[in-house]
Amino acid sequence: MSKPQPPVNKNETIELTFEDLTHEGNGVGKVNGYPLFVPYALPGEKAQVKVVKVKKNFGFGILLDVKEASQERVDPPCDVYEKCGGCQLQHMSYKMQLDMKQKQVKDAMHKIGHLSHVPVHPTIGMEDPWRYRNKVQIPVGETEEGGLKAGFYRKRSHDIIDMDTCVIQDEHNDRMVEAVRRIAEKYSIEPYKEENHRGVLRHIMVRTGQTTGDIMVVIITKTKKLPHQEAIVQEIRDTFPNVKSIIHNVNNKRTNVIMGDQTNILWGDKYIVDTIGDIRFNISPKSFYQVNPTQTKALYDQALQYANLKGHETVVDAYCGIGTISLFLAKQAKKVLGVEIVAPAVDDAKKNAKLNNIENAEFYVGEAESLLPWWQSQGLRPDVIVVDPPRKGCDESLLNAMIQMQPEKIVYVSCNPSTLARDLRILEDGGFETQEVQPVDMFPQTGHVECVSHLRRKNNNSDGRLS
Ligand SMILES: C[S@@+](CC[C@H](N)C(=O)[O-])C[C@H]1O[C@@H](n2cnc3c(N)ncnc32)[C@H](O)[C@@H]1O
Repeated sequence: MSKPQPPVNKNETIELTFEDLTHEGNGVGKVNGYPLFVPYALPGEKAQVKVVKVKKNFGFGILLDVKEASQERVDPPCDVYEKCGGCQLQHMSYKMQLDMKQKQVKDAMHKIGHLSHVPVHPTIGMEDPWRYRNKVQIPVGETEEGGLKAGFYRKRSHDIIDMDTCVIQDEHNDRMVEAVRRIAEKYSIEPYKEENHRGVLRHIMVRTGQTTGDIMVVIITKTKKLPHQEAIVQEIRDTFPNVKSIIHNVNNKRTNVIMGDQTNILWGDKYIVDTIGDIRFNISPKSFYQVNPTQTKALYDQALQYANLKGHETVVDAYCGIGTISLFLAKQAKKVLGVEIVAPAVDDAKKNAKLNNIENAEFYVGEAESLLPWWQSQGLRPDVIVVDPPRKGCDESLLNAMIQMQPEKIVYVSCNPSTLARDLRILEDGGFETQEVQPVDMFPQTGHVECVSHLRRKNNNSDGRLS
């Protein structure tokens, strides 16, 4: 029997009514049951669509003209929204973004974790979901007139879009990038060219301490020397009297990794300071630090509430970075053991503990999936385990060690609902019960969502102790 042909052809223009959204925020419309995914279309809308890709079971289209708009459609404030790959949801009301993220988490719990009974709360959003990012890394290229341009890459390419502002960035970052671009142009600093690995200036990175106003700028070049270094530093200082740290980083490799191994402090401190709640953090150029500190506070408050510490507990914080969650936990626990794979981040975590006079937090360099099984074999039985892994989730050996350690509670922080649901299923099968999941909007205007979940060991008495 011959296979049924898709009911649309490539390059055909059709009228489509949209019923749903994908997790990335693309509209979904169906032609005789055949789904077409169309960026920037919203459920309830009717629109003219050009079919651009036809696969066996689904296709893709581009939105040509919205005939009947959804009430949730809003004008994106960014001039380059549809060219740049950074944001996906600026055309959607913020309320709809938050609902979409909650649904994304519920769907993952249901379809991947088979945990339909677990309450997934409404997403915690921001009062003002713009200009929240404290860090920007912008590539530099050449304009047609031979000047310098600085902007994000066009979607699915390495073409740089010349842009004046990014509406999700802290304004200081925007202004600093523009100032460094202008100063570098004045001193005829050549932009780096990926095609032939020639030139000088590759990226400009800016980080701002949102609560302190500290600014760090990192100028990343292919060359060992930054030409006109002294004059450039002086001009940056004159333009931004509150700059705290001016850094030069050398990256002479053919790579997509932004920073290289050699970092020179040109002027000022080697780190900036920011605070989350009442904890201060020293942040050096390469440290991982959450990009949305306002929502990080909301996320950590929720994690702390789920941990419900009384002061006698031993807590393990796996994937601890520079100790951000660990130091929050340490204030309310007997002892916290942090594990992190990146050695400089562990150095920062130790320094951050000292900076905050916290003496009951210890930090270890290593793979969480190796160190926790080792601790388990040595008899460590923490009361609470917190995990905050990268997108791929936890390794199975780590999950097994957690199950065998039998903590009363597990607090699982995740930036990927699919791997979260997969891992919760394994922990449920190992004797834990997921109590609730709280999505937090760390990245407004984008399709990403962060979650914090609360698990308890199943065979607890009402006082929380093992029977
Ligand atoms: C999502 S971040 C969380 C960091 C920290 N909890 C925070 O909130 O700032 C994940 C961290 O896991 C670290 N990491 C990645 N793989 C790891 C592994 N196998 N073992 C331990 N840490 C790892 C990364 O370097 C990164 O710092």
